[in-house]
Amino acid sequence: MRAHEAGTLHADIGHRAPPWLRAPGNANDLVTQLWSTNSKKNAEGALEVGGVDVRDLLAEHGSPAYVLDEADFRARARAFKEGFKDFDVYYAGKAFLCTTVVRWVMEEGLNLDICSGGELAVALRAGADPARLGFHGNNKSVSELTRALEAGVGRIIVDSHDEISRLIELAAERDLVAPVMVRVTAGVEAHTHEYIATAHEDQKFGFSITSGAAYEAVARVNESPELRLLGLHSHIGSQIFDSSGFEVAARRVIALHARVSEELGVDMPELDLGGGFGIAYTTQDDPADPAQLATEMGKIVEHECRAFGVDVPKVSIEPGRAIVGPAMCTVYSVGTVKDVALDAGASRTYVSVDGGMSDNIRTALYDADYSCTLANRHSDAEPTLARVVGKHCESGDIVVKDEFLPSDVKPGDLVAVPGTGAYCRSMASNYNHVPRPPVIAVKDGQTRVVIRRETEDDMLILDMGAAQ
Ligand SMILES: Cc1ncc(COP(=O)(O)O)c(C=O)c1O
Ligand SMILES: N[C@@H](CCCC[NH3+])C(=O)O
Repeated sequence: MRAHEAGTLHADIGHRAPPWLRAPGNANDLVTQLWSTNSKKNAEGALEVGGVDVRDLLAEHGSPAYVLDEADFRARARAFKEGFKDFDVYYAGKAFLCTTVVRWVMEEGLNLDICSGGELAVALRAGADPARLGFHGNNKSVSELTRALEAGVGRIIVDSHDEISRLIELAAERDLVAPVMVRVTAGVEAHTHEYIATAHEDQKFGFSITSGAAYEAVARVNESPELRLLGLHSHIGSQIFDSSGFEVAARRVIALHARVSEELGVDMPELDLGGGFGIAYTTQDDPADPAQLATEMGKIVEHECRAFGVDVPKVSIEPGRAIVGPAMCTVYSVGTVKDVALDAGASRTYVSVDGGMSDNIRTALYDADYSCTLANRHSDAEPTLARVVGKHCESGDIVVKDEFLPSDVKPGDLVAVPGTGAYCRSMASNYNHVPRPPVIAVKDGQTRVVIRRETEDDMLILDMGAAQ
């Protein structure tokens, strides 16, 4: 039974929805701030991205698919580059990386943050200038560090004494000097999910400023002739809106920068304040404009440097999500629709799509909120509170926890989820041997496959018993 008749919607299920979720006046409309700039509903009510009707896109490339709005990606990259004009901007490749994106990033004048040998391989294959790469990670292997050194990576951000020892040895063997930044922990409780906050003390990244470990690590790097000390690096976490976390971290990091100048007599030329700028997944999220962020962060750095009487270093930042997150959406096909009875006579409509936690783990992992829209047609049906779920063998396999969809949503319909550019394809898995969807770039009415769909053969090729 479809429970939600016109007029009874709120009485029946309003209490089931999160308090911020409102039944839309028209469930067909896009909530534009959640979608890439070149997304709209066309006259038939179908979603168009970059001038491409997603019905045509799926007919050609199959379902589900990630749809990447190239012009939107480039515009966001450019907004950071132009907003932070006195800074260096490193796009954080962990959010989403492929050779095409590396080329866009380089063409737009950004640098690239990588954090594994695999990401290094993608960057080099795309022809990135190694000097424009920053290499992160709390457990870089000997082979990863060797490749980075030999390729001439511009900065290696060290995260432990073991890594410093490893790097000294590798650089000495090759008669090279490794360019190093020291990852420090500013002791800030960033207002975000615990698993994506990185500046509190009790977590794996960085050397603590408070305990003195950061100063000791900097001193060690400074006195090692095999290493060239570039500066300090602080990253407080991800999906952060409250700029006070950045402010407090910047103050603490600059205080350490000044102490190093005073006590060790070294003016470190660089300072990296990391990424973490939040995006809108729902109407509750209110992201700041890059230019405004740049002004605020620039002021803090200048003010603190002046207060300590040190020269302002070259500052860099590392946005990932804020560039690629809104530029992509995922389009799924609906397979089944089921009303599940809840207590007090309410019910919830479960809409199962042909993907799920294998292409977007964020809802299961961080309890993340997403939104969605019916993407293939206009509907005059009353909106109903729906939960969009995947096809995996987990009850936690939820893509969108709560959203109003037209109550006539049915098998064969398309549902599109905005804001899936960051940490969705890059964290995708083959759980249940479900092949990962392709990434299709769209621009000016044209599609271009930037990552093709995975096939069953791709998965079976790793299975050494499969060929028998
Ligand atoms: C060191 C570092 N830099 C940059 C980023 C990018 O963060 P975001 O995608 O939130 O901008 C991360 C991820 O949190 C990170 O760990
Ligand atoms: N993967 C996280 C962000 C952390 C990224 C890197 N330190 C997310 O999806 O929100």
